[in-house]
Amino acid sequence: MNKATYTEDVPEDRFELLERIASEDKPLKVMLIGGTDSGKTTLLTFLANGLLELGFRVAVIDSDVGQKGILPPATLSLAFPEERFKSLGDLRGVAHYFIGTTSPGQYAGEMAVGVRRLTDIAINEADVVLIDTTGFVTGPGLEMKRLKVELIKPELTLLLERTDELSHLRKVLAPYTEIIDLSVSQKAREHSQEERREVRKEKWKTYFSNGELIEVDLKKIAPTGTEMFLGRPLTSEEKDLLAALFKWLVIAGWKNERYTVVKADMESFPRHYSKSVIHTVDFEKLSNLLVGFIDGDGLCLGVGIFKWVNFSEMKAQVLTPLTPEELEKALELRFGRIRVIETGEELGLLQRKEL
Ligand SMILES: Nc1ncnc2c1ncn2[C@@H]1O[C@H](COP(=O)(O)OP(=O)(O)OP(=O)(O)O)[C@@H](O)[C@H]1O
Repeated sequence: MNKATYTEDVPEDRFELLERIASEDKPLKVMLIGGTDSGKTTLLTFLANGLLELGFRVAVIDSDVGQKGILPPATLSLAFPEERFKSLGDLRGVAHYFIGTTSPGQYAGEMAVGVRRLTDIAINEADVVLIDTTGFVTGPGLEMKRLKVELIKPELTLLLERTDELSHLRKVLAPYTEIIDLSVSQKAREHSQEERREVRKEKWKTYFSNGELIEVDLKKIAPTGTEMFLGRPLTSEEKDLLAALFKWLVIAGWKNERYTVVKADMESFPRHYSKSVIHTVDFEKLSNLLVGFIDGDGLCLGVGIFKWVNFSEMKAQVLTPLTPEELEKALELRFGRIRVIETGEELGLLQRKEL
């Protein structure tokens, strides 16, 4: 299931836009920005197909991490479509950058770096690089758009606006790019949170349909994106003391800048301790957590679902569709912040600071 599909039933100015893009000097970077359901992906699909038809080499960067078309979800992906396609879901990504959540508000750095990394790859191969973005355009979303545009410097930025909700963003972006204002198509349809979740559910399910449970040796594939595993392991005296003081089942712990303790609460009562001294991770939140397999170049080979961990042996069980050959290239297992099961149900998001 994909929300946006190819259509030529688009406002007249989209045909003029296609001509304009075709006539510009190449290579050309074009970023699409607009609120949710403003028609960014539909426009991108229209432009990509039109440019392919005209004989241009096209790259598509899908950074709409909340509603990804190209698999896997919760990453940024680069694809080079070679023939006409109906929706982004038909494209196979050739490079990915791990974000680890579908709600990237706390990941402005990763989002900007990821889009830049993929753009650097794309620009060597394509005449036109089309960059789709999230519909997150207000508050921290506005800053995220600025960072992306500042770092990528797209020659053209297409701003899809219903009324004048993007006037502040337009001012903020203007120094870095030429902005083309476009109205939202009358045909654009808003989707409820429930419909969006359903689309994502199908995507997760498809991605994990060939998933297998594998054992990951965390001594060889470094766990990252978390304070867990950093510093020296706690002694049994330290664990016993923490267990007695806070009525925790202490599953694992390390001493680095502060104590990081993986625990389960044995009793429910308010506990008072300084977060700058003790950082706690709830053991139950680790199960079904999304993780990314990262290669030596910082790119994401694919994602997996963290199912179980044996801290003393440094072994984890992860469900992933990656093949043994692909897994051989993994140097890092990066922790994400969404819990999801292979049938596609999302169990919840974690705050960045929770791990
Ligand atoms: N020109 C059009 N003709 C028919 N349907 C359209 C057109 N433009 C957009 N739509 C429909 O409107 C909905 C939203 O469009 P689309 O998914 O392209 O928006 P988006 O801005 O990429 O969304 P988001 O980033 O919030 O996921 C889709 O169901 C899409 O099919």
